[in-house]
Amino acid sequence: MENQNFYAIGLMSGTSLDGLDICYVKFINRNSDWDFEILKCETIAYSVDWEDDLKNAIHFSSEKLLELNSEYGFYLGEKTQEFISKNNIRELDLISSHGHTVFHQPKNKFTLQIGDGRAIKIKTNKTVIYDFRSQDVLLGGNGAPLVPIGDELLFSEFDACLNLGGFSNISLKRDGKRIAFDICPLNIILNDLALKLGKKYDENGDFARSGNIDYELLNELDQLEFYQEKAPKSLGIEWVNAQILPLINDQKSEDLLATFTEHAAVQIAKIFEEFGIKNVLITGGGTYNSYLIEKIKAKTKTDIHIPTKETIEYKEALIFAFMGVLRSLNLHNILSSATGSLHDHSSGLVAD
Ligand SMILES: Nc1ncnc2c1ncn2[C@@H]1O[C@H](COP(=O)(O)OP(=O)(O)OP(=O)(O)O)[C@@H](O)[C@H]1O
Ligand SMILES: CC(=O)N[C@H]1[C@@H]2OC[C@@H](O2)[C@@H](O)[C@@H]1O[C@H](C)C(=O)O
Repeated sequence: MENQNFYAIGLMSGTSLDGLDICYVKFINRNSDWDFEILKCETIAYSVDWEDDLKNAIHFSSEKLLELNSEYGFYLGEKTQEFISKNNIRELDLISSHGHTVFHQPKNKFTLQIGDGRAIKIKTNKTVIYDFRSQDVLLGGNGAPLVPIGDELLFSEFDACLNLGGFSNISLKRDGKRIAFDICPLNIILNDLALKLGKKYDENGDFARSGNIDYELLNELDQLEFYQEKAPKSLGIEWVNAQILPLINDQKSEDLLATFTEHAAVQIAKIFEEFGIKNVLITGGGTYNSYLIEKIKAKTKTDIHIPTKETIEYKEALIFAFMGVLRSLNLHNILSSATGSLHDHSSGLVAD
C-alpha cells in the first residue's frame, strides 16, 4: 500500500498557563502503522490579560464566559493564521484544538475547554476539530487522560511514556491494554519551593543537588496512602494541599527540594519495577531537571530515552494534532482503558 500523508496543526493550552503551544506535523500512515515528523512548532506566551482571563474564567458569569469562549476562539484562530503565514505553510489538512480547560467535572457529566472551533475556522478557513473531552464524559469516562492514544500509536516502541509536568504521570500496557495514571506530585511542588529561593523553577535541579535529604520527611511521603492504591488513579491540587503541605515544617527550601526530588525518583523507579518497564520515553519540562533524571537512572535498570527538544515540549500538541487526523478518518481517538468510558470512540466536533 502507498504511504498516505496527513498534515495537521495541533493547539494546546496547558494548565500551567505558560502559553499556547502550536505544532505543525506530518503524519504518515502505512498499513495502519503511523509515523510522524514535527515540521514546525512554537509557544506563544500569553499576555498578562489573557493569563488573568483564563485563570479567572472559572468565576465568570455565564454571559462573560460565553463571550470569552468566542473571543479566545478568535485569538486561537489569529495566532494560528500568523503561524501559518510566517512559516509559509501550504500543506494543511486540518487544525486540531484542545482549547483551555475551565471546568472539568466528569462525575457531573460535563467538562469545558473554551476556544470556539468555529471562530478558529473563520480566521483560518481550514477544517477545525475541537472539544475532544465532552463525548468521553457523556460516555461515562473521565474525559482524561487523552494522550495515551498517541503513546499507543506513535510511540509504541517504548514500554512506557513518562510525563514530568506539574504531576508525574505515566502510560503503559498491562495485559494488552493501555492504562495511564499519576505517579506523584512534581513541579507543582518543586516550583513553589524554588519560588522561595527567587527562581520560577529549580533549574537543572541545582538547588536540590545542594540540599540535604530529610529522611524523616521522605519516609512520611513514601508512606502516604495514595502510593499503596492500585492504578488507575489520579492526583490533584486538593490532594497536595491536604496531604503534603501539613508535612512541611520550617526546613530549608534546598533540603525540601532535595527531599521531594528524591521522593519523586523513588516513586517513579518503583513503578518501573512494578510493571517491568524495559524502556521509557520521558517528556515534559521536568525532563530538563538533570538531577532528577540522574536520581531516576541510579535507582532503576530501565533504559531511559530522552527525545528531541520538540518532542519533550510539544508531545501533547502533537498528539492533539494526531487525534484530529484520526477523527477526520472516523477512527477511534480515545481509549476507554485510559479514560474509563463505555467503549473506545472517535471524539471531537468538526467545523468545516
Ligand atoms: N531547566 C529546567 N530544570 C528544571 N525544571 C525545568 C527546567 N525547564 C523546565 N522545567 C520545569 O518544567 C515546567 C514546565 O514544563 P511543562 O510545560 O511540561 O509543565 P506543565 O505545563 O505544568 O505540565 P502538565 O500540564 O503536563 O502538568 C516548569 O514549570 C519547570 O518546573
Ligand atoms: C481536563 C484536562 O484538561 N486535563 C489535563 C490536565 O493537564 C494534565 C492532566 O490534567 C491531564 O489529565 C489532562 O491533559 C492531558 C493532555 C491528557 O488529557 O492526556
